[in-house]
Formats: sequence, C-alpha cells, structure tokens
Amino acid sequence: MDKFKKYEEMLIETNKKFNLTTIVDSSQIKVKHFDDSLTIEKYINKGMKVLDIGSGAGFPGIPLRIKKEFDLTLIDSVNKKVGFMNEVIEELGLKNTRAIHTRAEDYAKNNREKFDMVVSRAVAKLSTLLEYALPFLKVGGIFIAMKGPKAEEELNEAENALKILGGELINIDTIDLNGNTRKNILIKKVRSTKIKYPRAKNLPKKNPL
Ligand SMILES: C[S@@+](CC[C@H](N)C(=O)[O-])C[C@H]1O[C@@H](n2cnc3c(N)ncnc32)[C@H](O)[C@@H]1O
Repeated sequence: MDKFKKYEEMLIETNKKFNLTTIVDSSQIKVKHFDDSLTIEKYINKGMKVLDIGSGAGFPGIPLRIKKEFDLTLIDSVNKKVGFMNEVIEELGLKNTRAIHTRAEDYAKNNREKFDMVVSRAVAKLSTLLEYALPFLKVGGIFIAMKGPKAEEELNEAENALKILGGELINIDTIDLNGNTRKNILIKKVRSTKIKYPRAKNLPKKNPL
C-alpha cells in the first residue's frame, strides 16, 4: 500500500532531523513498527472511538488507521512527535484522526469514559499504564497493552491496580513476529474508575498502585 510507503519515507526523513525512533531501516520499520502495530487489527471495528497513549511516531495507531476506518486520537507528551504525527495524518489524508500534545494524566480530566478502546505500546509498565488508560474507557471498553515476553510478570505486579481501577483480564495474545515474541494483554473495563485516578504529578509512574 502506498500510504505505508509514504509513512516510511516520512519516518526516515524526519528521523534525520530529530530522534523519532531508533528503528530506521526499511525492513525493520515494516516488521517492528507496521506489522507489530497490526497484530491488534482484528480487535478494531469501524466506528469505534480509539485512544493511543504515548504514540511517539504514531504506533500502533497510525498503521491501524491506514488499514481500517475508525475514530483515532493519538496523544504524546513530546510536542515534536505530535507535530510529526499531524504531518503524517495530513499527508496521508486520514479522516477522523488527530494527534494531541498532552500527558495521559492531564487529558483524562475532560475525557473520562469517552473511548471504546485504548491502546498503548512501549510507554510504561502495566501497573502504571492501567492508571493512565482505564479512566478513558467506557464501562465494557477494552484496553490493549502491547508488550514483550515479560507480559505475565507485569500482569502479576499489576494485580492490585487492576482491581482498584475496575479492570479484568480477558486474554494474552502471544505472537511470533519474525522470531520475536510479542504479547498483547487485553483488559476489559468492568466498573467505573474512581475520579481520583489517574493521580497527578507523575504518581502513577513514581508510585504505581
Ligand atoms: C518508547 S516511546 C513509544 C512510542 C510508540 N508507542 C511506539 O511503540 O513506537 C514512549 C512514548 O510515550 C510518551 N509518553 C510517556 N509517558 C507519557 C504520558 N504520561 N502521557 C503521554 N505520553 C507519554 C513519550 O513521550 C514517548 O513518545
């Protein structure tokens, strides 16, 4: 698909100006960015409202949005990365898609229970991520944390956070991506999250539940 080709070119070009991603080689971009992002494609349906937390150069959200039509919000705390994502969105003509410069803890203030699905890759450990992600979900919505081989360990550590925030494990999908083990953790929101979460001032990261 030429949209993927254009995205790849923009990644390689922009990466020469500032550090967007450490993966810059064309075949690595295909596998580690595009194919990896698309491992959760089957969970996304037309018309869903999806939030990608800490998207960086646009992963996993933008490859998913190239393949499927849904409403996508990407957030990141680094403004240059957000600028890049908005250039890609415009260049590829992706409708109902926007990148916003904000932190998850701040964006949650006015966007609680607004999303059907939250996705996130390589942003924080699961106990921290759950506090970022679950407040955004409608009850019944799904959070997908895209992880590596240590997913089960992180899940054990996050047992308390899951209970407090109103989440329930559905499944862990294990995928072999050209010899690398990837694990996607699927969590369902079963109860509303108390308004005091996410806590402010970096507490979800400094002092996970
Ligand atoms: C290692 S990068 C991963 C980027 C992308 N998800 C990927 O897999 O290629 C982590 C990103 O999360 C962003 N980030 C970390 N904490 C965040 C927060 N609390 N709210 C929003 N973005 C955050 C960082 O700015 C960074 O761009």
